[in-house]
Amino acid sequence: MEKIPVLGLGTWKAAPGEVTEAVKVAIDVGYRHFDCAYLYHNESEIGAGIQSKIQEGVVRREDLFIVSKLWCTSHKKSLVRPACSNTLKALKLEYLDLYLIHWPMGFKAMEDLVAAGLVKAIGVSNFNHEQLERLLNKPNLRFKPLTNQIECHPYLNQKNLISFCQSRDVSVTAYQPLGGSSGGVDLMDNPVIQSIAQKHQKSAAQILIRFQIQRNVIVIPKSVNPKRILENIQGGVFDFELPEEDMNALFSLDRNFRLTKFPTAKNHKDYPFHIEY
Ligand SMILES: NC(=O)C1=CN([C@@H]2O[C@H](COP(=O)(O)OP(=O)(O)OC[C@H]3O[C@@H](n4cnc5c(N)ncnc54)[C@H](OP(=O)(O)O)[C@@H]3O)[C@@H](O)[C@H]2O)C=CC1
Ligand SMILES: O=C1CO[C@H](CO)[C@@H](O)[C@@H]1O
Repeated sequence: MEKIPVLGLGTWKAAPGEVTEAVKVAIDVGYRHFDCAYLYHNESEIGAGIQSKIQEGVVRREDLFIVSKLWCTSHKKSLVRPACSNTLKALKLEYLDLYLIHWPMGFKAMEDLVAAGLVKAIGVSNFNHEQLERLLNKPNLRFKPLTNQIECHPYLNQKNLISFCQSRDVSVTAYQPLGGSSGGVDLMDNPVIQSIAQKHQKSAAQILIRFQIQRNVIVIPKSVNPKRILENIQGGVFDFELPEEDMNALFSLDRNFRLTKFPTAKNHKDYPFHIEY
């Protein structure tokens, strides 16, 4: 599967004891895209859920779009393939559909993974527009990044970075679309979002998901709760339209509020958040 399905299941903080079941429920209710990472320490349990649904015959491997991410300690060229192999082993897969550099730096060794058939596509995460531009302008670029996965929700709507990416034909994937989990922000209680939700008889989460889909942004809400896993894919996130006035009201909530700042890396030369976008 080459195109990234517009809605995926996030898995950060999905506890190893819960995530196998969550993945199984998600596949049953129609999720085909799963957002994973070495950093999340649950790839093995996610793999168990995927494997079980493949064995049951509910899905085939080629129906799924599995994403993982290379962590910062493995950027050195010689460490990239072992890191990818470890992730594949944990997920019990022969290939990934997409492998992202979790945070900026290094790309050449990622291209080799595509050539070796270990991953179908590569992409980036947390890249600012200058970093992405630099990458796209590399003279010998063999494989273009398929997506830039970035934090995105109404308090950080990323208008400029999204239009930059889309103008360069790089898709955007929105992480923390619901405002993140514990330690996140109570976006779903915002009165503007609540009133839009009430008007359309949707939940606040469905409004936040629809907001991204309507901007042609891929969205990966995380849940391990069966009711919420279903809520996030059904209830009209695909078949209703937010009118322009509601989209504008959601855009007006922007306050440049970033949840994921990775402060320990802020003095790194490639720290992405020192420029506006
Ligand atoms: N590339 C990167 O650097 C990053 C990538 N990510 C990716 O993005 C994904 C999504 O971001 P994440 O930080 O998880 O935050 P989200 O914005 O997806 O919010 C997840 C939280 O919302 C709750 N929730 C889910 N659905 C609903 C609902 N319908 N109603 C009410 N509450 C709900 C979840 O709880 P419950 O599970 O109990 O339902 C959880 O506490 C991550 O899981 C990860 O895969 C995240 C951060 C950084
Ligand atoms: O995906 C992620 C989950 O959270 C981590 C800790 O804040 C982030 O660094 C990372 O980008």
